[in-house]
Amino acid sequence: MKKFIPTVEQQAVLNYHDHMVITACPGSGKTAVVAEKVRAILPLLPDYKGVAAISYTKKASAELKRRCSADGIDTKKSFFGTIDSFSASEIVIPFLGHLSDKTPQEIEVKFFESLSDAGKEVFDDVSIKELAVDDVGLLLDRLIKLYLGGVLVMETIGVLAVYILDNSEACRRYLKSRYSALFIDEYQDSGNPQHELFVRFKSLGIVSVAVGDVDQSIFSFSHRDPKYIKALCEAGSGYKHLSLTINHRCHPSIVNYANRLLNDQCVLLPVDDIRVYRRSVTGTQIEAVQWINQVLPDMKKSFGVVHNREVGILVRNSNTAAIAANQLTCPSRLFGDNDLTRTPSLMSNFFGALLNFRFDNRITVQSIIDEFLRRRVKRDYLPILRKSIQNCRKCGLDIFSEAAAIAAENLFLGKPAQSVSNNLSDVLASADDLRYFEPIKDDEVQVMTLHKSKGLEFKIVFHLDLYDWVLPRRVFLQGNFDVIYENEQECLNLHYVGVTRAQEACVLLTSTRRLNFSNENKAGNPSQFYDRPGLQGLFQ
Ligand SMILES: Nc1ncnc2c1ncn2[C@@H]1O[C@H](COP(=O)(O)OP(=O)(O)OP(=O)(O)O)[C@@H](O)[C@H]1O
Repeated sequence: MKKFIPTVEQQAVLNYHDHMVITACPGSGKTAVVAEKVRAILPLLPDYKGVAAISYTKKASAELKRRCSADGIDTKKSFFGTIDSFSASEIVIPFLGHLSDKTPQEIEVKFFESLSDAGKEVFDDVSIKELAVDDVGLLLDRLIKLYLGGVLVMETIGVLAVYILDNSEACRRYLKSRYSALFIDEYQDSGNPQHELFVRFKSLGIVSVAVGDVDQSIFSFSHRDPKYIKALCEAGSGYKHLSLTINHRCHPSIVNYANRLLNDQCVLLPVDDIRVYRRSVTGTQIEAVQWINQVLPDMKKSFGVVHNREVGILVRNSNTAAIAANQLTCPSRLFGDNDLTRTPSLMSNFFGALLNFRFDNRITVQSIIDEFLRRRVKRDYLPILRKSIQNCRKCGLDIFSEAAAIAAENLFLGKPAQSVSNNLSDVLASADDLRYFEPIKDDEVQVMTLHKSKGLEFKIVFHLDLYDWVLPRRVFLQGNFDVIYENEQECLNLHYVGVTRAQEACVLLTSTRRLNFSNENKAGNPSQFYDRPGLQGLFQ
């Protein structure tokens, strides 16, 4: 990592200590700046107080926490995690009982999809994926009934958190006494409940900082919307708007190409060489990946890349990801999904964290406790808890399930649901699934979807799937031959995210044919994004 010496605009963010919204282009050092801000705040706080730092993924939060904790900064009283885990563990689980005068012994956080038929019927008259804060009034009695039966539905956590904040003085007092500041990253991918929660923190007097980039909004399919960050940026919103506009990550020729994707008139940076390449291979994605096998050693040499893990193969579709993982002749790591990640819940996340812990000696027992323990325990209980977590590293893999269940009972005071235990057993039975939880090895090329690549960086990026129909995705209408895109802007953002993951070189790779989801061999015409104005001369 390059040494962090703040630029003028980064320093302006560091110098401002009140509510703000930071719009930050790719590679502009927002993670670095947020970490510096947190590190400046924490030593000034009394020992019972911290900050809440919300990231979009667990991986991003682990990275932010690592940076904030460097040089002995104490982050114990701070929260690092996703908005769902914050809302569940800091607001809904501790305070929903206040609205019903009762608290169940055990709580399991479940996704709607994993509810029984009777559980699903509870939501018959609402769209569970699009719940807004105003829907809670209608649902409250039903949600409390489910809660008293030990179930919290993941999709309702955001709206419940806002409702509780509005209706529980105890919750407001707790948050005010516990947190001095709230940071939310990737704000362009906020949904309605997260935005409503964020604006309420300001009225609690908790310094609120939103960070994001409209041009990197790529999750509208899960009802996220850049309109919320745009609203914060408007004059009179009550949030100071500061910008980070310098991309420190990518070679200037990559910055030029990426910026021209969004604005064909933008001023270009001076460059000595062009590091964006367009290549087309005869054949399908299979031949395209075989071509990568051929060129990779020379490219690594040319761009001073020592380890394969500094190379990313980014794809739009999971079938291309599977082809890449199969065809690469060097070791690789496919960041796909498995039974634990496909049905996330507090317990699945905990089991995933125990597997990470097992395979990565750098992860400490304390970090697991910090992440998952959200209740007070007596001091003499801690050694028992620690030992049960430690055992998940020491035990044989054949008895990992039992060890994990004991750790879960010690931590949550409740047995894991059978469905989550079954998912863990399925993962343990598959060598490929298990590898997902091991730390990446130096010799492994990383293969993932463009969506999963957000926030990451690689020395060399191979960007695949740049085909007509695929990126931008087109809608097929029987008998209609017009070109209709599903969501052209968001597809463009996805392409922009992919290109801006590259530090030294970005290869845009197509082939004359393409295999679709059903493995049918189709024409592989290049993406319409190749024809955007302003790109001539910016690639070779
Ligand atoms: N002031 C700076 N001087 C030198 N390098 C910097 C500076 N700020 C950031 N960087 C480097 O730029 C790269 C991108 O920084 P960082 O990961 O914090 O960006 P980001 O804004 O979070 O990116 P993205 O939104 O694309 O995920 C990192 O390698 C970081 O070390």
